[in-house]
Amino acid sequence: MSNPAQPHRPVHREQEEHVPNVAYPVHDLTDRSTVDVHAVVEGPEDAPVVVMSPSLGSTHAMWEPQAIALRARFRVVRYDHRGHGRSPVPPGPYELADLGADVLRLLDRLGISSAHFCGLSLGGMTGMWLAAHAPERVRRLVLCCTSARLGPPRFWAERADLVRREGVEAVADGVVTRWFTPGWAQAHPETARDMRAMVAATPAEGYASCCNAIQSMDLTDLLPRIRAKTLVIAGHEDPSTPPEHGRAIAASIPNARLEVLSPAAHLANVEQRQAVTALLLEHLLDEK
Ligand SMILES: O=C(O)CC1=CCC(=O)O1
Repeated sequence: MSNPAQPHRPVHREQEEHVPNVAYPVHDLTDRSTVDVHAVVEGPEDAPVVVMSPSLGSTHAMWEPQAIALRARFRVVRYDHRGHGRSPVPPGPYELADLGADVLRLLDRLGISSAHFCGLSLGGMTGMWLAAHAPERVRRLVLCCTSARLGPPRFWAERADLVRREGVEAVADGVVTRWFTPGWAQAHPETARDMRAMVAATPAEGYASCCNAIQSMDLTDLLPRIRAKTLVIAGHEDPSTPPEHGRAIAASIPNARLEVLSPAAHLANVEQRQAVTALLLEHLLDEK
């Protein structure tokens, strides 16, 4: 029976036949107020495109260890989420759909019809949303250290409130503690210090509004719709999105596999830079 509270949206017969029952509304992207996010584009103009999406509190720079290797063979597009780095900071709270619609606007702006998408944590959440809502724009998908539902929502509401009150500085030490295993952070104090500075430099309203996007996010029912061949990477020692989260994602996306790296905490692409780069190259180059 139709729900009078929901606007009517025509459903194509083909969608009805192939899309499993999903209780999640398909967003009308035209009702989203998108922004032009800051992006860095490198690599040969005619090469296949890889879009790289960062974590909460990071800029596009967090993908540098992989971009160095990928840009010889791919057109690499790295960007800053809204509210982060050099991207605009529209007033929040944001929803994950806002972050996904910003990427669609970026692809349109760059004239890219479809691309591989590689995201870590908040970037991975954005990737799952995109691959489910705009499957024709996503070729291969890589989801690093991420989650389809990262509760409890109250936790994210409290972090957002704290950051709005006291600034990102108030959470920066805790965030970086979860990004690296203690041994790695001790052995690489300069990198850990630089990453902390990157977190602390995030605009408070942007950081808090992205916490709100995670607070209201539940992608679990969407995962069976994803058609892109997917590589899920988890850090064995990740306290933020432990391997069970990656395992659940890989079990729900029809064409997905999981790799668990150790030792690695939340920013596995930094701590295990060579392993993550090798996995990305293998997954993206083997496009059959
Ligand atoms: O900051 C954290 O606790 C870890 C995290 C969750 C989403 C994200 O991007 O980072």
